Amino acid sequence: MMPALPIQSSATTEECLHLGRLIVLTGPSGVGKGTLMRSLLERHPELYYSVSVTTRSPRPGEIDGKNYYFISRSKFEQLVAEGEFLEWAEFAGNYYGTPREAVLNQIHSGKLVVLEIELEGARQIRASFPSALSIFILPPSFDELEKRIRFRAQDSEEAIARRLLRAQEEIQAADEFDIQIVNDDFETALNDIEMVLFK
Ligand SMILES: Nc1ncnc2c1ncn2[C@@H]1O[C@H](COP(=O)(O)OP(=O)(O)OP(=O)(O)O)[C@@H](O)[C@H]1O
Ligand SMILES: Nc1nc2c(ncn2[C@@H]2O[C@H](COP(=O)(O)O)[C@@H](O)[C@H]2O)c(=O)[nH]1
Repeated sequence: MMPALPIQSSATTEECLHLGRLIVLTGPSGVGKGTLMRSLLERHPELYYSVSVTTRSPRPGEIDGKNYYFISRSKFEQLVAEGEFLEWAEFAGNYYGTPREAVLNQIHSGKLVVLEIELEGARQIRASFPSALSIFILPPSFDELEKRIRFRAQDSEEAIARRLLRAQEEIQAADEFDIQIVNDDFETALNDIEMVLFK
């Protein structure tokens, strides 16, 4: 591993990436990104998972600082204005963003950093960090995606409709990303991701 160096003010964020590696996991809502991510972290605790900031209300069981940092819209807008996000987007009526400083510090110390984010944010990362590796997770079918969102039973009917509408657009963008993995059989998809990250 590279020695940990202080971040030089002259170093661009892209230059910092040479010390570590940035991985983007994206795909439509309900495809299983979060579930894959949790298993990946259990198997590989050396990975750094970036906890995002959101204006969405916590779901039952979600913990502030673990699943997300839950903040108000006005506070989020203030953080945007202050340049605190590496990327951010509005998704299904809420804001989501990746904290810049924490991620860059981890990359700089040589960690493999994984972001689990939606399409617009993933596009922003691809534009600002061309050396990031992007993985798009696809459902085996649209019907199965809908079943998974409903089975999760954590969104209102209106939120489910918004997410499914957005999912159609997101799936069409799969080819923009470096790797496409179908999450049909869970273990197979997890192994496929591991092959990409650790081969
Ligand atoms: N391979 C799979 N087969 C069947 N069900 C799965 C599979 N992978 C995940 N699921 C289930 O699908 C549901 C949605 O998964 P998850 O919440 O991880 O999706 P997500 O992509 O993170 O969604 P979001 O982007 O909205 O956070 C969960 O109930 C999860 O257990
Ligand atoms: N652009 C970003 N998207 C993010 C971030 N954190 C999560 N997400 C994505 O938002 C949707 C909805 O998430 P949910 O928890 O409300 O179901 C999903 O696709 C996440 O991957 C982020 O920091 N930036």
